[in-house]
Amino acid sequence: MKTLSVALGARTYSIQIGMGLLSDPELYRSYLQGSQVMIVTNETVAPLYLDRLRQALSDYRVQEVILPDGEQYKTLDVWNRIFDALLDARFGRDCTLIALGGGVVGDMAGFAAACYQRGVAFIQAPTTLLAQVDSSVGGKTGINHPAGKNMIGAFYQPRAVIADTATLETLPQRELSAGLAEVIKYGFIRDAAFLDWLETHLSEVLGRESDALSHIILRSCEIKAEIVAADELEAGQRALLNFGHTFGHAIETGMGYGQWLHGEAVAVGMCMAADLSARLGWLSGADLERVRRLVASAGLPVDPPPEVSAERFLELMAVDKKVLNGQLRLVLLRHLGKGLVTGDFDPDLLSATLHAWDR
Ligand SMILES: NC(=O)c1ccc[n+]([C@@H]2O[C@H](COP(=O)([O-])OP(=O)(O)OC[C@H]3O[C@@H](n4cnc5c(N)ncnc54)[C@H](O)[C@@H]3O)[C@@H](O)[C@H]2O)c1
Ligand SMILES: O=C(O)C(=O)C[C@@H](O)[C@H](O)[C@H](O)COP(=O)(O)O
Ligand SMILES: [Zn+2]
Repeated sequence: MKTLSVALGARTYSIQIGMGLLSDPELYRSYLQGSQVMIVTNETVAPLYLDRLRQALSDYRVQEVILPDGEQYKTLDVWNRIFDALLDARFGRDCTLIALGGGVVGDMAGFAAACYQRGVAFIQAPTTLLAQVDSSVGGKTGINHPAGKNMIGAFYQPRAVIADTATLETLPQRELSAGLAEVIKYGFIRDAAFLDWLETHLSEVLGRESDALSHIILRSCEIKAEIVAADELEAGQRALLNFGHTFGHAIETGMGYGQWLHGEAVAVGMCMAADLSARLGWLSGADLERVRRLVASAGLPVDPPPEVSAERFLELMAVDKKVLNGQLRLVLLRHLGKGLVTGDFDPDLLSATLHAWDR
């Protein structure tokens, strides 16, 4: 087992990464508050892993709420079912919520934990690659609105992240690739050596070799933990973690949630942001090609869907959370391995990027 820490003063918490952690009763004891535990999961993950977690928690009064599966259910109505379950069970302020699943379950459960009786304890037990490398860490929680991704939410940190890498064995290949988009993101914004490593070892990762998977989970969590510790509420550098997301969120919303996976939309978003970085003279043609090659080799799309026009992109991007004083800000690449957040670019260049794909 590997342990990392997200350093946030009194709210510092650990990320535990290893095979079989879900079934280890000792692991939960130090993080659980009171005797009441509500497991939030979904209809796909429950038959695979709910019993395992329930057994590890046999000393506690455990209830579960099983949500429908999919990004299209990350809504206010479905989120409310978590409160119905908590109130039906008469759970009090001393209960703990455990999110068992991918990023959708984690974001919704975390937001419910932030709001139930004004805040109860919360543990992340991520079961997708994307959740283990990104969404379970850092305390962004929330739900979607038809007008925009993650528009309603809160920053609310978990007490612990328990990432059982054995759960990745049942993950569909398309979901593994989606998780890789966020892994590659860390290389682009922060760590050129990690990019080199990914290019060399991608086949081991795609083949789910355990050393390769452990390495990418660990390195991704190290980078995310460092950024979150420095800027928990995204006043500055945390926005780098949004690389590819302004374009990507526009694709998810524009196509209707659930059509494109989050990681797929981010993958294309990173290619579009790289395209604009090249137009600004920051990336060479060869760099741009390298970005597209790595993304494609990870089994991810590199081109936006023709259904979302350039004009629609602009409309959707205008509600991005990084907009400041009405001005769009984007995460771009100064070079490979160094991201920057800027609103200082010629709008015609953005328009050129959006029109570069023939549709
Ligand atoms: N809070 C954050 O910082 C943050 C970061 C990145 C993404 N997100 C959010 O996370 C969501 C995407 O997360 P995701 O990619 O995990 O998607 P997801 O939660 O929809 O999970 C992907 C699919 O895998 C299934 N699944 C989960 N674990 C499994 C397992 N072990 N075996 C088999 N199937 C399994 C799920 O039921 C689902 O069908 C988006 O809503 C995105 O906005 C949040
Ligand atoms: O943790 C962060 O900060 C991120 O931006 C991580 C992203 O991968 C994630 O998709 C996040 O939910 C996007 O945040 P948002 O604030 O743009 O909704
Ligand atoms: Zn993301």
